[in-house]
Amino acid sequence: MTDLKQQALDYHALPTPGKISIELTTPAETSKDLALAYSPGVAEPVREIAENPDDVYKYTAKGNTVAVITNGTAILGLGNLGPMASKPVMEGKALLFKRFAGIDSFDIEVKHKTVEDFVSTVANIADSFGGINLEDIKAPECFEIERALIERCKVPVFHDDQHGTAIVTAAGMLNALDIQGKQLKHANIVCMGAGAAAIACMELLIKCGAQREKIYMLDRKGVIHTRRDDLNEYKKLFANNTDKRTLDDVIDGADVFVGVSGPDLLSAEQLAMMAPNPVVFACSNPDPEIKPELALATRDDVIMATGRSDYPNQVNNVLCFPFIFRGALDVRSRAINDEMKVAAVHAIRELAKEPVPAEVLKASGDESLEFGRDYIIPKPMDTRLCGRVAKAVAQAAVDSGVAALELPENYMN
Ligand SMILES: NC(=O)C1=CN([C@@H]2O[C@H](COP(=O)(O)OP(=O)(O)OC[C@H]3O[C@@H](n4cnc5c(N)ncnc54)[C@H](OP(=O)(O)O)[C@@H]3O)[C@@H](O)[C@H]2O)C=CC1
Ligand SMILES: CC(=O)C(=O)O
Ligand SMILES: [Mg+2]
Repeated sequence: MTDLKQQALDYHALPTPGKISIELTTPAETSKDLALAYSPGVAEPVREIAENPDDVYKYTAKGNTVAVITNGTAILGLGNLGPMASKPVMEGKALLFKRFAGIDSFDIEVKHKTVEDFVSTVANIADSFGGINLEDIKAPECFEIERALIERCKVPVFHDDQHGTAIVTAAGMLNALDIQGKQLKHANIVCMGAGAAAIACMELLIKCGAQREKIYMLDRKGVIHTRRDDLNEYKKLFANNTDKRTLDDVIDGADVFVGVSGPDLLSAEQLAMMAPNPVVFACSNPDPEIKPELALATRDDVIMATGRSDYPNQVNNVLCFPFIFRGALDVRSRAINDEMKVAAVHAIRELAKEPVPAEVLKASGDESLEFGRDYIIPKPMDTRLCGRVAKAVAQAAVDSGVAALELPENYMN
Protein backbone atom coordinates (compact mmCIF):
# COMPACT_ATOMS: atom_id res chain seq x y z
CA MET A 1 0.00 0.00 0.00
CA THR A 2 1.32 3.48 -0.78
CA ASP A 3 2.15 5.80 2.06
CA LEU A 4 -0.60 8.29 1.15
CA LYS A 5 -3.20 5.53 0.77
CA GLN A 6 -2.51 4.14 4.27
CA GLN A 7 -2.34 7.60 5.79
CA ALA A 8 -5.67 8.53 4.19
CA LEU A 9 -7.34 5.34 5.43
CA ASP A 10 -5.96 5.86 8.94
CA TYR A 11 -7.05 9.52 8.87
CA HIS A 12 -10.63 8.39 8.21
CA ALA A 13 -10.64 5.42 10.61
CA LEU A 14 -8.93 7.01 13.63
CA PRO A 15 -9.37 8.13 16.37
CA THR A 16 -13.06 7.43 15.67
CA PRO A 17 -14.60 6.47 12.32
CA GLY A 18 -15.30 9.45 10.07
CA LYS A 19 -14.39 13.13 10.26
CA ILE A 20 -17.26 14.94 12.00
CA SER A 21 -19.39 14.79 15.13
CA ILE A 22 -22.13 16.85 16.79
CA GLU A 23 -21.36 19.09 19.74
CA LEU A 24 -23.67 20.83 22.22
CA THR A 25 -23.94 24.60 22.35
CA THR A 26 -25.99 24.85 25.57
CA PRO A 27 -25.45 23.39 29.06
CA ALA A 28 -27.04 19.97 29.63
CA GLU A 29 -25.63 18.99 33.02
CA THR A 30 -28.40 19.43 35.57
CA SER A 31 -32.11 18.66 35.91
CA LYS A 32 -32.74 22.37 35.47
CA ASP A 33 -30.78 22.34 32.19
CA LEU A 34 -32.77 19.37 30.96
CA ALA A 35 -36.03 20.97 32.00
CA LEU A 36 -35.11 23.85 29.68
CA ALA A 37 -33.53 21.85 26.86
CA TYR A 38 -36.20 19.17 26.76
CA SER A 39 -39.43 18.63 28.68
CA PRO A 40 -41.10 20.86 29.71
CA GLY A 41 -39.05 23.88 28.47
CA VAL A 42 -38.78 22.83 24.84
CA ALA A 43 -42.52 23.32 24.46
CA GLU A 44 -42.06 27.09 24.67
CA PRO A 45 -40.08 27.53 21.42
CA VAL A 46 -42.38 24.95 19.81
CA ARG A 47 -45.37 27.20 20.54
CA GLU A 48 -43.52 30.30 19.35
CA ILE A 49 -42.51 28.69 16.05
CA ALA A 50 -46.00 27.31 15.49
CA GLU A 51 -47.31 30.86 15.84
CA ASN A 52 -44.51 32.56 13.92
CA PRO A 53 -42.62 30.22 11.54
CA ASP A 54 -39.68 32.65 11.18
CA ASP A 55 -38.89 32.08 14.85
CA VAL A 56 -37.35 28.77 13.80
CA TYR A 57 -34.29 30.85 12.98
CA LYS A 58 -34.32 32.32 16.50
CA TYR A 59 -34.74 29.13 18.49
CA THR A 60 -33.08 26.37 16.42
CA ALA A 61 -29.85 25.75 14.53
CA LYS A 62 -31.60 25.90 11.13
CA GLY A 63 -30.05 29.23 10.15
CA ASN A 64 -26.49 27.96 10.43
CA THR A 65 -27.04 24.48 9.05
CA VAL A 66 -26.63 23.23 5.48
CA ALA A 67 -27.54 19.80 4.16
CA VAL A 68 -24.94 18.25 1.87
CA ILE A 69 -27.01 15.95 -0.31
CA THR A 70 -25.98 13.43 -2.96
CA ASN A 71 -26.98 10.22 -4.69
CA GLY A 72 -23.38 9.20 -5.31
CA THR A 73 -23.65 9.16 -9.11
CA ALA A 74 -20.55 11.31 -9.84
CA ILE A 75 -18.23 10.94 -6.84
CA LEU A 76 -15.29 13.23 -7.64
CA GLY A 77 -13.90 11.77 -10.89
CA LEU A 78 -14.43 8.22 -9.62
CA GLY A 79 -17.86 7.88 -11.18
CA ASN A 80 -21.16 6.34 -10.09
CA LEU A 81 -20.18 4.30 -7.05
CA GLY A 82 -23.43 4.71 -5.15
CA PRO A 83 -24.63 6.65 -2.11
CA MET A 84 -22.60 4.89 0.63
CA ALA A 85 -19.26 5.17 -1.19
CA SER A 86 -19.86 8.91 -1.43
CA LYS A 87 -20.12 9.35 2.34
CA PRO A 88 -16.42 10.19 2.98
CA VAL A 89 -16.64 12.98 0.40
CA MET A 90 -19.88 14.32 1.88
CA GLU A 91 -18.40 14.22 5.40
CA GLY A 92 -15.41 15.99 3.86
CA LYS A 93 -17.65 18.78 2.59
CA ALA A 94 -19.14 19.03 6.10
CA LEU A 95 -15.62 19.30 7.53
CA LEU A 96 -14.83 22.11 5.09
CA PHE A 97 -18.08 23.98 5.81
CA LYS A 98 -17.26 23.95 9.51
CA ARG A 99 -13.52 24.57 9.28
CA PHE A 100 -13.65 27.45 6.84
CA ALA A 101 -17.02 29.11 7.47
CA GLY A 102 -18.29 27.89 10.84
CA ILE A 103 -21.34 26.30 9.18
CA ASP A 104 -22.76 23.05 10.54
CA SER A 105 -23.86 20.47 8.04
CA PHE A 106 -25.43 17.07 7.75
CA ASP A 107 -24.49 14.76 4.93
CA ILE A 108 -27.46 12.95 3.40
CA GLU A 109 -26.94 10.14 0.90
CA VAL A 110 -30.14 9.37 -0.98
CA LYS A 111 -30.97 6.03 -2.59
CA HIS A 112 -33.60 6.57 -5.26
CA LYS A 113 -35.06 5.20 -8.48
CA THR A 114 -36.31 8.22 -10.37
CA VAL A 115 -35.34 11.88 -10.49
CA GLU A 116 -38.77 12.74 -9.07
CA ASP A 117 -38.11 10.35 -6.19
CA PHE A 118 -34.87 12.19 -5.35
CA VAL A 119 -36.45 15.62 -5.74
CA SER A 120 -39.39 14.78 -3.45
CA THR A 121 -37.10 13.31 -0.81
CA VAL A 122 -35.01 16.48 -0.71
CA ALA A 123 -37.92 18.91 -1.08
CA ASN A 124 -39.74 17.21 1.80
CA ILE A 125 -36.85 17.71 4.23
CA ALA A 126 -35.44 21.00 2.90
CA ASP A 127 -37.13 23.21 5.49
CA SER A 128 -35.04 21.62 8.23
CA PHE A 129 -31.95 23.40 6.91
CA GLY A 130 -30.79 26.93 6.10
CA GLY A 131 -29.62 25.78 2.68
CA ILE A 132 -29.14 22.75 0.42
CA ASN A 133 -25.73 21.96 -1.08
CA LEU A 134 -26.16 19.32 -3.80
CA GLU A 135 -22.97 17.35 -4.40
CA ASP A 136 -21.60 14.79 -6.84
CA ILE A 137 -24.78 14.19 -8.81
CA LYS A 138 -24.08 13.35 -12.42
CA ALA A 139 -25.25 15.19 -15.49
CA PRO A 140 -27.72 15.53 -17.03
CA GLU A 141 -29.97 14.57 -14.07
CA CYS A 142 -28.27 17.17 -11.86
CA PHE A 143 -29.64 20.00 -13.99
CA GLU A 144 -33.24 18.83 -13.73
CA ILE A 145 -32.83 18.08 -10.01
CA GLU A 146 -31.44 21.51 -9.24
CA ARG A 147 -34.09 23.30 -11.29
CA ALA A 148 -36.93 21.38 -9.62
CA LEU A 149 -35.54 21.91 -6.13
CA ILE A 150 -35.00 25.63 -6.64
CA GLU A 151 -38.67 25.83 -7.59
CA ARG A 152 -39.88 23.77 -4.66
CA CYS A 153 -37.64 24.91 -1.79
CA LYS A 154 -37.79 28.15 0.19
CA VAL A 155 -34.10 27.91 1.15
CA PRO A 156 -31.17 28.36 -1.26
CA VAL A 157 -30.28 25.29 -3.34
CA PHE A 158 -26.81 25.20 -4.89
CA HIS A 159 -25.18 22.41 -6.88
CA ASP A 160 -21.59 22.83 -5.83
CA ASP A 161 -20.04 20.82 -8.68
CA GLN A 162 -21.72 23.15 -11.14
CA HIS A 163 -21.56 26.58 -9.62
CA GLY A 164 -18.86 26.33 -6.97
CA THR A 165 -16.51 24.87 -9.56
CA ALA A 166 -17.52 27.45 -12.15
CA ILE A 167 -16.96 30.38 -9.78
CA VAL A 168 -13.48 29.23 -8.80
CA THR A 169 -12.58 28.34 -12.39
CA ALA A 170 -13.67 31.76 -13.62
CA ALA A 171 -11.73 33.53 -10.85
CA GLY A 172 -8.56 31.55 -11.56
CA MET A 173 -8.96 31.80 -15.33
CA LEU A 174 -9.34 35.57 -15.39
CA ASN A 175 -6.17 35.89 -13.31
CA ALA A 176 -4.21 33.27 -15.28
CA LEU A 177 -5.08 34.89 -18.61
CA ASP A 178 -4.09 38.31 -17.26
CA ILE A 179 -0.70 36.89 -16.27
CA GLN A 180 -0.32 35.28 -19.72
CA GLY A 181 -1.22 38.60 -21.39
CA LYS A 182 -4.42 37.21 -22.92
CA GLN A 183 -8.11 38.10 -22.79
CA LEU A 184 -11.01 35.72 -22.21
CA LYS A 185 -12.97 37.17 -25.13
CA HIS A 186 -10.21 36.16 -27.57
CA ALA A 187 -9.31 32.82 -25.98
CA ASN A 188 -9.72 29.53 -27.83
CA ILE A 189 -10.97 27.18 -25.13
CA VAL A 190 -11.03 23.40 -24.98
CA CYS A 191 -13.24 21.87 -22.30
CA MET A 192 -12.68 18.16 -21.66
CA GLY A 193 -15.90 16.88 -20.10
CA ALA A 194 -19.50 17.84 -20.81
CA GLY A 195 -21.12 17.14 -17.46
CA ALA A 196 -22.19 19.10 -14.39
CA ALA A 197 -18.92 20.97 -13.86
CA ALA A 198 -18.12 21.45 -17.56
CA ILE A 199 -21.44 22.96 -18.61
CA ALA A 200 -21.54 25.33 -15.62
CA CYS A 201 -17.87 26.36 -15.98
CA MET A 202 -18.29 27.21 -19.64
CA GLU A 203 -21.58 29.07 -19.08
CA LEU A 204 -19.96 31.22 -16.39
CA LEU A 205 -16.84 31.85 -18.52
CA ILE A 206 -19.21 33.07 -21.24
CA LYS A 207 -20.88 35.41 -18.73
CA CYS A 208 -17.37 36.69 -17.91
CA GLY A 209 -16.57 37.40 -21.58
CA ALA A 210 -15.63 34.14 -23.34
CA GLN A 211 -17.17 33.53 -26.78
CA ARG A 212 -19.35 30.44 -27.09
CA GLU A 213 -18.15 29.70 -30.63
CA LYS A 214 -14.52 29.68 -29.45
CA ILE A 215 -15.28 26.88 -26.97
CA TYR A 216 -14.82 23.26 -28.02
CA MET A 217 -16.35 20.83 -25.57
CA LEU A 218 -15.63 17.09 -25.59
CA ASP A 219 -17.28 14.08 -23.99
CA ARG A 220 -16.35 10.40 -24.19
CA LYS A 221 -17.30 10.36 -27.88
CA GLY A 222 -15.11 13.34 -28.79
CA VAL A 223 -15.93 16.87 -29.92
CA ILE A 224 -19.50 18.04 -29.44
CA HIS A 225 -20.68 19.22 -32.84
CA THR A 226 -23.91 20.03 -34.61
CA ARG A 227 -24.05 16.81 -36.62
CA ARG A 228 -24.18 14.57 -33.59
CA ASP A 229 -27.61 13.12 -32.83
CA ASP A 230 -26.81 11.81 -29.35
CA LEU A 231 -26.59 15.11 -27.47
CA ASN A 232 -28.73 16.03 -24.48
CA GLU A 233 -30.19 19.55 -24.38
CA TYR A 234 -27.29 20.84 -22.24
CA LYS A 235 -24.53 19.51 -24.49
CA LYS A 236 -26.42 20.88 -27.53
CA LEU A 237 -25.79 24.42 -26.24
CA PHE A 238 -22.09 23.79 -26.93
CA ALA A 239 -22.42 22.05 -30.30
CA ASN A 240 -20.03 23.65 -32.76
CA ASN A 241 -20.60 23.65 -36.50
CA THR A 242 -17.17 22.17 -37.19
CA ASP A 243 -15.36 19.31 -38.90
CA LYS A 244 -13.08 18.88 -35.87
CA ARG A 245 -13.74 15.58 -34.13
CA THR A 246 -10.94 14.74 -31.68
CA LEU A 247 -8.92 16.36 -28.93
CA ASP A 248 -5.95 16.44 -31.33
CA ASP A 249 -8.07 18.50 -33.74
CA VAL A 250 -9.16 21.12 -31.21
CA ILE A 251 -6.12 21.39 -28.95
CA ASP A 252 -3.99 22.65 -31.84
CA GLY A 253 -3.44 26.36 -31.09
CA ALA A 254 -5.81 26.45 -28.09
CA ASP A 255 -5.12 29.05 -25.40
CA VAL A 256 -6.99 27.28 -22.61
CA PHE A 257 -7.65 23.68 -21.56
CA VAL A 258 -10.21 23.08 -18.80
CA GLY A 259 -10.42 19.46 -17.68
CA VAL A 260 -13.45 18.36 -15.67
CA SER A 261 -13.59 14.78 -16.91
CA GLY A 262 -11.14 12.11 -15.76
CA PRO A 263 -7.47 11.20 -15.29
CA ASP A 264 -4.66 11.45 -17.85
CA LEU A 265 -6.74 12.53 -20.84
CA LEU A 266 -4.35 15.30 -22.01
CA SER A 267 -1.00 13.98 -23.27
CA ALA A 268 2.32 15.82 -23.32
CA GLU A 269 2.14 15.85 -27.13
CA GLN A 270 -1.29 17.50 -27.02
CA LEU A 271 -0.12 20.07 -24.49
CA ALA A 272 2.80 20.85 -26.80
CA MET A 273 0.31 21.66 -29.58
CA MET A 274 -1.34 24.47 -27.59
CA ALA A 275 -0.69 28.16 -28.36
CA PRO A 276 2.21 29.99 -26.66
CA ASN A 277 1.53 30.83 -22.99
CA PRO A 278 -1.34 28.40 -22.48
CA VAL A 279 -3.49 27.91 -19.38
CA VAL A 280 -4.25 24.34 -18.28
CA PHE A 281 -6.77 23.69 -15.51
CA ALA A 282 -6.70 19.91 -15.03
CA CYS A 283 -9.37 19.83 -12.36
CA SER A 284 -10.43 16.18 -12.24
CA ASN A 285 -10.17 14.72 -8.74
CA PRO A 286 -8.27 12.98 -7.42
CA ASP A 287 -6.24 12.47 -10.61
CA PRO A 288 -5.93 15.38 -13.05
CA GLU A 289 -6.20 15.24 -16.85
CA ILE A 290 -2.43 15.80 -16.96
CA LYS A 291 0.02 15.60 -14.08
CA PRO A 292 1.67 18.95 -13.25
CA GLU A 293 5.14 17.33 -13.35
CA LEU A 294 4.53 16.19 -16.91
CA ALA A 295 2.95 19.48 -17.99
CA LEU A 296 5.77 21.60 -16.59
CA ALA A 297 8.43 19.29 -18.02
CA THR A 298 6.75 19.59 -21.41
CA ARG A 299 6.72 23.40 -21.55
CA ASP A 300 7.69 26.19 -19.22
CA ASP A 301 5.24 28.80 -20.51
CA VAL A 302 2.17 26.98 -19.19
CA ILE A 303 0.11 28.11 -16.19
CA MET A 304 -0.93 24.87 -14.58
CA ALA A 305 -3.68 24.28 -12.01
CA THR A 306 -5.29 21.17 -10.52
CA GLY A 307 -8.10 20.44 -8.07
CA ARG A 308 -5.65 19.04 -5.51
CA SER A 309 -4.22 20.49 -2.30
CA ASP A 310 -0.70 19.15 -2.90
CA TYR A 311 0.24 21.29 -5.93
CA PRO A 312 0.29 25.07 -6.49
CA ASN A 313 -2.89 26.69 -7.92
CA GLN A 314 -5.67 24.60 -6.44
CA VAL A 315 -8.76 25.31 -8.54
CA ASN A 316 -11.32 23.61 -6.34
CA ASN A 317 -14.82 24.51 -5.24
CA VAL A 318 -13.64 24.55 -1.60
CA LEU A 319 -12.64 28.16 -2.34
CA CYS A 320 -16.29 28.98 -2.86
CA PHE A 321 -18.99 26.83 -1.28
CA PRO A 322 -18.29 27.50 2.43
CA PHE A 323 -18.21 31.24 1.83
CA ILE A 324 -21.08 31.61 -0.62
CA PHE A 325 -23.30 29.79 1.89
CA ARG A 326 -21.91 31.91 4.76
CA GLY A 327 -22.99 35.06 2.93
CA ALA A 328 -26.34 33.59 1.85
CA LEU A 329 -27.21 32.35 5.35
CA ASP A 330 -26.22 35.58 7.07
CA VAL A 331 -28.75 37.66 5.13
CA ARG A 332 -31.19 34.75 4.94
CA SER A 333 -31.16 34.71 1.17
CA ARG A 334 -33.84 32.58 -0.50
CA ALA A 335 -31.58 31.86 -3.48
CA ILE A 336 -28.01 31.91 -4.72
CA ASN A 337 -28.43 33.92 -7.91
CA ASP A 338 -26.08 35.02 -10.70
CA GLU A 339 -25.34 38.34 -9.00
CA MET A 340 -24.07 36.48 -5.93
CA LYS A 341 -22.00 34.10 -8.06
CA VAL A 342 -20.33 36.93 -10.00
CA ALA A 343 -19.64 38.76 -6.72
CA ALA A 344 -17.89 35.61 -5.47
CA VAL A 345 -15.77 35.36 -8.64
CA HIS A 346 -14.44 38.88 -8.21
CA ALA A 347 -13.88 38.60 -4.45
CA ILE A 348 -11.84 35.41 -4.92
CA ARG A 349 -9.78 36.69 -7.83
CA GLU A 350 -8.97 40.05 -6.25
CA LEU A 351 -7.73 38.46 -3.01
CA ALA A 352 -5.02 36.62 -4.94
CA LYS A 353 -3.47 39.97 -5.88
CA GLU A 354 -2.91 41.02 -2.27
CA PRO A 355 0.16 40.25 -0.11
CA VAL A 356 -0.16 36.90 1.65
CA PRO A 357 -0.07 37.00 5.48
CA ALA A 358 2.50 34.92 7.37
CA GLU A 359 -0.11 32.59 8.92
CA VAL A 360 -1.36 31.60 5.46
CA LEU A 361 2.20 30.81 4.37
CA LYS A 362 2.66 28.74 7.49
CA ALA A 363 -0.55 26.76 6.91
CA SER A 364 0.19 26.23 3.22
CA GLY A 365 3.83 25.32 3.80
CA ASP A 366 5.04 27.90 1.27
CA GLU A 367 8.02 30.18 1.90
CA SER A 368 6.48 32.97 -0.11
CA LEU A 369 3.48 33.46 -2.37
CA GLU A 370 3.10 36.31 -4.80
CA PHE A 371 0.49 36.85 -7.50
CA GLY A 372 1.92 35.14 -10.57
CA ARG A 373 1.99 31.83 -12.48
CA ASP A 374 2.33 29.68 -9.33
CA TYR A 375 -0.19 31.69 -7.34
CA ILE A 376 -3.22 32.63 -9.43
CA ILE A 377 -5.82 32.00 -6.75
CA PRO A 378 -5.93 32.18 -2.93
CA LYS A 379 -5.17 29.16 -0.75
CA PRO A 380 -8.19 27.53 0.95
CA MET A 381 -6.68 28.16 4.39
CA ASP A 382 -6.53 31.91 3.76
CA THR A 383 -8.66 33.22 6.61
CA ARG A 384 -9.46 36.39 4.65
CA LEU A 385 -11.53 34.40 2.15
CA CYS A 386 -14.51 34.00 4.45
CA GLY A 387 -14.86 37.71 5.12
CA ARG A 388 -14.23 38.85 1.55
CA VAL A 389 -16.36 36.32 -0.27
CA ALA A 390 -19.21 36.13 2.25
CA LYS A 391 -19.47 39.91 2.42
CA ALA A 392 -19.52 40.35 -1.36
CA VAL A 393 -22.10 37.58 -1.70
CA ALA A 394 -24.32 38.86 1.13
CA GLN A 395 -24.21 42.39 -0.31
CA ALA A 396 -25.13 41.05 -3.76
CA ALA A 397 -28.05 39.11 -2.23
CA VAL A 398 -29.34 42.27 -0.53
CA ASP A 399 -28.84 44.40 -3.67
CA SER A 400 -30.56 41.86 -5.92
CA GLY A 401 -33.58 41.58 -3.66
CA VAL A 402 -33.36 37.94 -2.54
CA ALA A 403 -32.32 38.55 1.08
CA ALA A 404 -34.82 38.61 3.96
CA LEU A 405 -32.37 40.50 6.20
CA GLU A 406 -30.26 43.60 5.71
CA LEU A 407 -26.47 43.27 5.78
CA PRO A 408 -25.59 43.20 9.50
CA GLU A 409 -23.76 46.32 10.67
CA ASN A 410 -19.96 45.92 10.42
CA TYR A 411 -20.52 42.54 8.76
CA MET A 412 -17.21 40.66 8.44
CA ASN A 413 -15.18 43.78 9.21
N1 LIG B 1 -11.71 20.83 -8.99
C1 LIG B 1 -12.99 20.95 -8.67
O1 LIG B 1 -13.38 21.82 -7.88
C2 LIG B 1 -13.98 20.03 -9.26
C3 LIG B 1 -13.64 19.03 -10.09
N2 LIG B 1 -14.58 18.21 -10.64
C4 LIG B 1 -14.13 17.10 -11.44
O2 LIG B 1 -14.76 17.12 -12.71
C5 LIG B 1 -15.02 15.80 -13.13
C6 LIG B 1 -16.46 15.68 -13.59
O3 LIG B 1 -17.34 15.87 -12.51
P1 LIG B 1 -18.90 16.16 -12.79
O4 LIG B 1 -19.05 17.18 -13.86
O5 LIG B 1 -19.52 16.37 -11.48
O6 LIG B 1 -19.36 14.74 -13.37
P2 LIG B 1 -20.39 14.35 -14.53
O7 LIG B 1 -20.60 12.89 -14.39
O8 LIG B 1 -21.57 15.25 -14.51
O9 LIG B 1 -19.61 14.64 -15.89
C7 LIG B 1 -18.49 13.94 -16.29
C8 LIG B 1 -18.16 14.35 -17.70
O10 LIG B 1 -16.85 13.92 -18.00
C9 LIG B 1 -16.87 13.24 -19.23
N3 LIG B 1 -15.83 12.22 -19.26
C10 LIG B 1 -15.56 11.27 -18.34
N4 LIG B 1 -14.55 10.49 -18.76
C11 LIG B 1 -14.19 10.96 -19.97
C12 LIG B 1 -13.24 10.57 -20.94
N5 LIG B 1 -12.46 9.50 -20.73
N6 LIG B 1 -13.13 11.30 -22.07
C13 LIG B 1 -13.93 12.36 -22.29
N7 LIG B 1 -14.86 12.77 -21.42
C14 LIG B 1 -14.99 12.07 -20.28
C15 LIG B 1 -18.25 12.60 -19.31
O11 LIG B 1 -18.55 12.30 -20.67
P3 LIG B 1 -19.98 11.66 -21.13
O12 LIG B 1 -20.94 12.83 -21.07
O13 LIG B 1 -19.74 11.16 -22.50
O14 LIG B 1 -20.31 10.60 -20.12
C16 LIG B 1 -19.10 13.71 -18.72
O15 LIG B 1 -19.46 14.65 -19.72
C17 LIG B 1 -14.60 14.89 -11.97
O16 LIG B 1 -13.31 14.39 -12.23
C18 LIG B 1 -14.55 15.80 -10.78
O17 LIG B 1 -13.59 15.41 -9.82
C19 LIG B 1 -15.93 18.38 -10.40
C20 LIG B 1 -16.34 19.37 -9.57
C21 LIG B 1 -15.38 20.23 -8.88
C1 LIG C 1 -14.10 18.99 -5.73
C2 LIG C 1 -15.32 18.31 -6.09
O1 LIG C 1 -16.40 18.70 -5.65
C3 LIG C 1 -15.28 17.20 -7.01
O2 LIG C 1 -14.21 16.86 -7.51
O3 LIG C 1 -16.34 16.64 -7.26
MG1 LIG D 1 -18.03 17.35 -6.04
